[in-house]
Amino acid sequence: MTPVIFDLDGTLIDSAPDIHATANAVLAQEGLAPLTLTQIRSFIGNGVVVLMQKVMAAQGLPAEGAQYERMLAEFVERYEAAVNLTTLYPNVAESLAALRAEGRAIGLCTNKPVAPTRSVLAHFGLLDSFAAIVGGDSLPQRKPDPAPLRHVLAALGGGPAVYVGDSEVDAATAQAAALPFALFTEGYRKTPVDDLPHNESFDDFAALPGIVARLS
Ligand SMILES: O=C(O)COP(=O)(O)O
Ligand SMILES: [Mg+2]
Repeated sequence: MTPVIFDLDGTLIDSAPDIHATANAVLAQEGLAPLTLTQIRSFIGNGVVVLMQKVMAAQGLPAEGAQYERMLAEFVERYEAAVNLTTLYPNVAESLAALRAEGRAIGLCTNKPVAPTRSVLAHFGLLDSFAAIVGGDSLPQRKPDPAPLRHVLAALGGGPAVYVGDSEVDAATAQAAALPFALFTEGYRKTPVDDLPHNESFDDFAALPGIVARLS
């Protein structure tokens, strides 16, 4: 059976509220103004370093030097266990269970660092569902470089696979790795669905097993 590889933030989980709260706690500690959830959501997708660079830019501050380094380290430390405001999108657990019941291997390819990735999956009882996990700090390359996706695929045994994600970064990664791409439309993308390269799109995970069957 063809394996399925998932993105995490904005795809399986709505993590923006915890990322927002953590970023604002770091900003408050520095005596800086909070950012809105909409702003922070738009900063998610390229990993924690790019997120903090965008936070600094929104404050008119340089994304280098002692304050930036301190804020990045503080964010990483505080976010590692931040799961309380995060939710699974509807039907995610059921959809993963259905795909596994078909005998499909399931992998995860996220730009989120591995430590908070494992924490949040464990929080939702899903850590054991994934046969391979690559995070934003697992390899020298990050999505949209195809290397992380290829790495997960190789760990799942190679061959064809379906990639499922929510963003511009995921669409570009799937193209670069030449894998079919299923776009979840309710995540953090900034581009209209029609302008993002994808093979199928869906707004409810109940539809995913059927989509995977068509793309496999
Ligand atoms: O942490 C991020 O910026 C993005 O994470 P994702 O790759 O799971 O969407
Ligand atoms: Mg995402």
